[in-house]
Amino acid sequence: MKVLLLGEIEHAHESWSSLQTLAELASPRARHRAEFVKECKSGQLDGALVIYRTFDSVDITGRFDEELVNVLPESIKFVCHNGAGYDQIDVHACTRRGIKVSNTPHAVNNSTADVNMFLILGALRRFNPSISALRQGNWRGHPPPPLGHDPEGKVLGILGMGGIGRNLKKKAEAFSMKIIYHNRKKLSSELAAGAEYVSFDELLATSDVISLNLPLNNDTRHKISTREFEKMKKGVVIVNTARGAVMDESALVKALDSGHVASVGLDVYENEPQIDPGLLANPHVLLVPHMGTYTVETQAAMEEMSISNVRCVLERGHLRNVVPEHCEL
Ligand SMILES: O=CC(=O)O
Repeated sequence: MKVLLLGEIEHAHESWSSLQTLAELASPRARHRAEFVKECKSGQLDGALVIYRTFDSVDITGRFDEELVNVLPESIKFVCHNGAGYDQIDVHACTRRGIKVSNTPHAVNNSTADVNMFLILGALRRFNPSISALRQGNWRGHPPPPLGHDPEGKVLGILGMGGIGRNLKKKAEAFSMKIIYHNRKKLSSELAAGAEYVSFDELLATSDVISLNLPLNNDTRHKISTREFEKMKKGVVIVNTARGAVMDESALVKALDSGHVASVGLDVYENEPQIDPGLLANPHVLLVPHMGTYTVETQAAMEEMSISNVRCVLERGHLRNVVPEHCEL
């Protein structure tokens, strides 16, 4: 039996090596997609049962889209993705090929919600223009920026109340924010823990701060665009630690330029690592380069979780956790 590693193990070296007693651990030679496709077709990777892949391995293979999924060796039955968001993988193409996919929910919740809170505070307090001015020797800037706002008493609308959304809720409550949320399904009262469920339109219309915490898929791409910005309060603050493409970036630039959106805090972008010049040029945009899970503890926990999925496949023939689309299969 073979396990195919796409990307690098950075932290959980012992756990990874311990798989050696169960299977051959192989890495492809390919350095880009065309080479990887060729290598798959050559039969050199045949016999591999499970793939462990990292977010950055997309630089080698490209997206796990239908084309790629269809050239994977016949023997591949499982893909263990090291990341919570799995929009790099066409899970429906995997379903058609009989391949099941795991991801790393839970492990990412704390660190991503921390960045989320950092962006909420930074954008509400409008720190960004002064941080830039200070480095240019201009103290707070000339003229100084508008006063910021306190989180206390503000309505935080969480769009997508999964693990990160619920973790954020707790953190935001410590800052005395009032939490409302919208989700595909209303949560049980135990999970909602006092957060008020509202319709999508009500969340847009009544939030002082909107946090995007929903996964990227065909239903959520550009979920927030011109029509949605128009429904928001003037002066709204928006933060996004989910995926850039859940928000239409060029519509966002316009909504910021018109002043309808007062400020934003972003960790994710539509075309990473490219950033829309309109966002770069606007001082009311606080930017972090996709660092939601960028901590030693979280990266290590994510690797351990992905490796434990590989181990479960090798020992028991199934994944420990599957993405929601594969739960019913
Ligand atoms: O972006 C990070 C993740 O999806 O885990």
